[in-house]
Amino acid sequence: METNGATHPNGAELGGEPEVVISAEDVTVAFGDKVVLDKLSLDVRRGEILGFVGASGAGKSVLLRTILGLTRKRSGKIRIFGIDLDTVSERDRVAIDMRLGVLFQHGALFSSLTVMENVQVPMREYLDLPRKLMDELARLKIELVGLPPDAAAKFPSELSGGMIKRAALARALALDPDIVFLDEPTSGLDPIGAAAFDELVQKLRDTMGLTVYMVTHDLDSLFSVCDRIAVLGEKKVMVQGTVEDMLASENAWVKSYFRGKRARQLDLTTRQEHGA
Ligand SMILES: Nc1ncnc2c1ncn2[C@@H]1O[C@H](COP(=O)(O)OP(=O)(O)OP(=O)(O)O)[C@@H](O)[C@H]1O
Repeated sequence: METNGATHPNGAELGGEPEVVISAEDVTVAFGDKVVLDKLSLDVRRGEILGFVGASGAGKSVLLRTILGLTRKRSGKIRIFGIDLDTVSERDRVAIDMRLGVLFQHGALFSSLTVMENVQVPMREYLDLPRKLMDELARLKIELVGLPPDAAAKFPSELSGGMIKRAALARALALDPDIVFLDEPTSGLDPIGAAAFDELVQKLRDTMGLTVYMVTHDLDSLFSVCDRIAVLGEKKVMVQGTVEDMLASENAWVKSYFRGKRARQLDLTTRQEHGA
C-alpha cells in the first residue's frame, strides 16, 4: 500500500500502524467441559471497522462478552487501550467502560423508557449532570444517528425496526465512546434499512474516529463498510484480512461463505449498481 504520509479517512496516519485498542491474546473460554474459545488471539486497531464473522454457535457473542468482561475467561490476556483487564483497578475499569459503547443484538432498548430516557441511561449511570444538559446531549445523539427530533419523546413500541437500531446506537454513543461494539446491528432490517445503517456507521467512524467491532452475518455490511474481517472457526480466529483476502482464501468455510451462491449474487448486484 502507498503511504506517502497520507491520512486515512479515520484520521490514522498510514505511515505507521494505528494503535491496537483491543488485544486478545491466547484467550480460552470454557463452560464446564465445553471449550468455546481456545487460545484465540485478535488485535483491533484504532479507527478500523472490524467485521467479526463465524458460523452460528462458533462463539462470537462469547468473545464479545469476554472482551467486555461479562464472561470470565479461563486463561489468556485481554488488553483494552493497552490496559490488562485482569490487573486493572476498579477506578480505571470504570474509566475504560465509559470509553466503550455497546449495541447488543437483543437488548435493544428499555420498553418503558422513551428514546430520550434510553439514551440518558449511561449518562445517569456514569455522570452526574444537570437534567437540562442531559436533555441537550441526548438530543444531539438522537440527531447524530439520523432520527427526527420528535423521536425523542417516543417509546420503543412506537418506532420501526430501523429506528430502534438507531436509537440503540444513540444510547451506545451517549458517552462519546472510542470503541463501539455492534452485535448483529442490521439483523431484522430490510436491505435498504441495513445499507442506511451501514452508511451511518461508516460516517460516524469517519467523523468521530470511532473504532467499530461489528459482529455480523450480513455480507452486504462486510463488503461495503468493513476495513478488515476476522473469521471465527475451530475456536480461534482462523482467517483475518480484507474482503479481497477473504475472496482469495482457500479455507473451506470462508470459501463457501464469501464465494457461495449468496455472495455471488451480491457481487453481481454490486457490479450492476456500479455499472460494471
Ligand atoms: N453461559 C453459557 N453457558 C454455557 N454455554 C454457553 C454460554 N454462553 C454461550 N454458550 C455456548 O457457547 C457457544 C457459542 O455461543 P455464541 O452465542 O457465542 O455463538 P455465536 O457465534 O454468537 O452464535 P450466533 O451467530 O448464533 O449468535 C454455544 O455453543 C453456546 O451454547
